Amino acid sequence: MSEVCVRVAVRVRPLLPKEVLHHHEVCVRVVPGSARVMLGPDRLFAFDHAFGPTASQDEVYESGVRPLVESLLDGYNATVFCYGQTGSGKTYTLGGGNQGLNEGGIVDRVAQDVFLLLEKRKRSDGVKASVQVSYLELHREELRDLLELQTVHKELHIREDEKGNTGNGKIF
Ligand SMILES: Nc1ncnc2c1ncn2[C@@H]1O[C@H](COP(=O)(O)OP(=O)(O)OP(=O)(O)O)[C@@H](O)[C@H]1O
Repeated sequence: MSEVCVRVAVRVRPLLPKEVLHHHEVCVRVVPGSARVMLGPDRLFAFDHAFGPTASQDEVYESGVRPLVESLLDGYNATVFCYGQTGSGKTYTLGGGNQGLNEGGIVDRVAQDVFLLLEKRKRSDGVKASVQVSYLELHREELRDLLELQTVHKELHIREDEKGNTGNGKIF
C-alpha cells in the first residue's frame, strides 16, 4: 500500500442510450494514459486514478480497491465511498450492473476476495476469522438497516463506544 491515506479516483460513465437519443454531449474526458480529466476544452484536473467510459468494473476494483482488501487482512481499516451527483454511476460502481456480463460491483468483488484471502491465510497460517456485515442506508436523515426487512423503518442511531468502535443502535 502507498503511504498516502486517502486516494481519489474519478470515473466517467458512458452516455446512456436515452442521452445519446437526446443528443447529449460528453463534456468530461480522461486524458489517455494519465490520471487526469479534461473538463470542457481546457480545464485539467488531476486524481490518483481516472477511469473513462470504457473502463471495466474489474479495472476499477483491481487498481483502486483490491489493495485495500489485502491490507484489511493485515489489520488495517479501510473505507471506500462513492460520491457524485444523481445518475453519475455510484450504484453501478458499488453494487454493479448485469452480473451475467461480469459487471459485478465493488461490493461483490470485495465479498468474494475477503473470503478467498481468508481461506488462503487459513491454509498458510491457520488463521481463524469471523466476518460481520452490516448494510445501512442513510437517506434524508433517516437510517435504515437494509439487512433487516422487518425493521427496515425502525429508527436506528450510529453510536461510538469508549474504544472508538462504531455501530448502529442495536449493538450498543
Ligand atoms: N460505468 C458505467 N457503464 C455503463 N452504465 C453505467 C455506468 N455507470 C452508470 N451506468 C448507468 O447509468 C445509470 C445511472 O447510474 P447509477 O444508478 O449507478 O447512478 P447513481 O449515482 O447511483 O444515482 P443516484 O444518486 O440517483 O442513486 C444506470 O442506468 C447505470 O446502469
